Formats: sequence, C-alpha cells, structure tokens
Amino acid sequence: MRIDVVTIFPGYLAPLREALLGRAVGTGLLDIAVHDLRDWTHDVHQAVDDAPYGGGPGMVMRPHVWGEALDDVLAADPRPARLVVPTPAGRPFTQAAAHAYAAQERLVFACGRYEGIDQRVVDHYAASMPVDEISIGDYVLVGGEVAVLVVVEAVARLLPGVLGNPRSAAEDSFSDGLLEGPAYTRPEVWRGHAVPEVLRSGNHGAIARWRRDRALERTAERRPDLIAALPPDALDEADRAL
Ligand SMILES: N#Cc1c(-c2ccc3ccn(Cc4ccncc4)c3c2)n[nH]c1N
Repeated sequence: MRIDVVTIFPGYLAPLREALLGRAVGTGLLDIAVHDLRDWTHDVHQAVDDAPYGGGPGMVMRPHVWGEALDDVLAADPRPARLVVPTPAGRPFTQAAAHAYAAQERLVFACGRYEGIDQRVVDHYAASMPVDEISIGDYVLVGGEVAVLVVVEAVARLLPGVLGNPRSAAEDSFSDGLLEGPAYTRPEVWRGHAVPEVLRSGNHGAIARWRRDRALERTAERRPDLIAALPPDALDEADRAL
C-alpha cells in the first residue's frame, strides 16, 4: 500500500517512521510519502489560507494551492487512490473503515489547518475519485495531522505481515462488535491483586466463557450502543444468561 500525506507541518508525521510503522516501511509493506503543501505556493509569503467568504472567525485554506498539490501527488503513482480528508464534520472513522482502507492500494490524506479546506477541493476530486471526509472523534483538534497518524496506524496494523501475531488484529476490540475484556500477565499476585483463578486453570472452555462474559459486561457498561448494534444472532443463550 502507498500512503501520501499533504500537510503544512510535515514534521507532525515523523512518528510514521517509528516502531511498527517504521518497520512496515522498511520492509516494503508500506510506502509512505509526506509532502509539504507550501511547496506548491508561488508567493513570497507561501500563503495557503485566506479570510472566509461570508465572514466568521479564522481562516480557510485556499483551493488553488490544494488543487496543484493534489494533482501532482495523485499523478505521481498510477494506482487507484482514495482521498481521505480529516475534519470535525466528517463521518466517524471506525474499525470497519480501517478494514476497508486496508484493502485500498493507495490512500492520499489531505491535512487541513485553520478552519479547514475550501469545500470545493473535496467537491472537485469527488467527481473523479472516492473521497471520504472522516472524523476520529467528537472533540476538536487544531488540524488533520493527528487524525492521519491515528488512521494510518489503525490501517497499517491490519496489513498482512505488519503485526507479529496476526491473531491480535483478529481478536481486537470491535472485531466481534464488543470491547476487549481485561488482560493479565505475571506475577500471579501484584500488590495484593491476584490474577482471576480461571485464567490459571488451564480449562480453555472456562477461560473462553470467562473472557466473553467480561467483554459483554464491559461493553454493556461502557458502550451500550455497541450492544444495541449487534446483529440479532450475535448473542447466544449463555451470553443472554449473563
Ligand atoms: N478528524 C478529525 C478531527 C478534527 C480536525 C481535522 C482536521 C482539521 C483541519 C482544521 N481543523 C481545525 C478545526 C476545523 C474546523 N473547526 C474547528 C477546528 C481540523 C480539525 N477535529 N476533531 C476531529 N475529530
């Protein structure tokens, strides 16, 4: 998979070169290119923003710089791409979206700043390619770069060969519609807190049942919306007895 990121703060994307993602790039599983939007400005001030039509606070990112940048970035690789634009007004980015993005040959991220990017940029490219305006959560950030870090990590870990243990991704929170339950490791007792005995029993059936029960309890307590969204056949008789 190839990932391109266009931003006025390339340094914000440095973490993409670290750890798991850095290894994925090093082994050729992932090809990441970060581009400075100001490279496509032509004025001495390298201006990328202007006052909003209709008035209002803040500034809006000008369409012509974005158009020149995205035209060049998209033309640099023949693979079909999806343009992803983080915005507070976007559709929620979910684990299902991460799986869909992991199947893409190429993702191009447009990182806005200020009050966002002139809407005509999204409208223009949506006429010729898939474009998603996404949000990583119901809170307000200062720009799109942090959202890109979140999305790229969530997507990259799903790519074959990136995670050491592929079962990890298969058994994620949300993979079965539920939150993961609690996890434990040595020592058996830590500051008077003992590991639940069933996990040390060697009884794999009982362990699976206990883990499912804890996941159901945690999800019902913290994310009842996920329980309500489960398909009718998702809960078996033992689940319902909980
Ligand atoms: N994904 C995502 C986001 C963002 C986000 C993303 C891109 C940009 C570009 C500019 N801003 C700042 C801004 C713009 C408009 N209104 C308020 C603030 C951004 C915020 N905030 N919160 C999220 N969950």
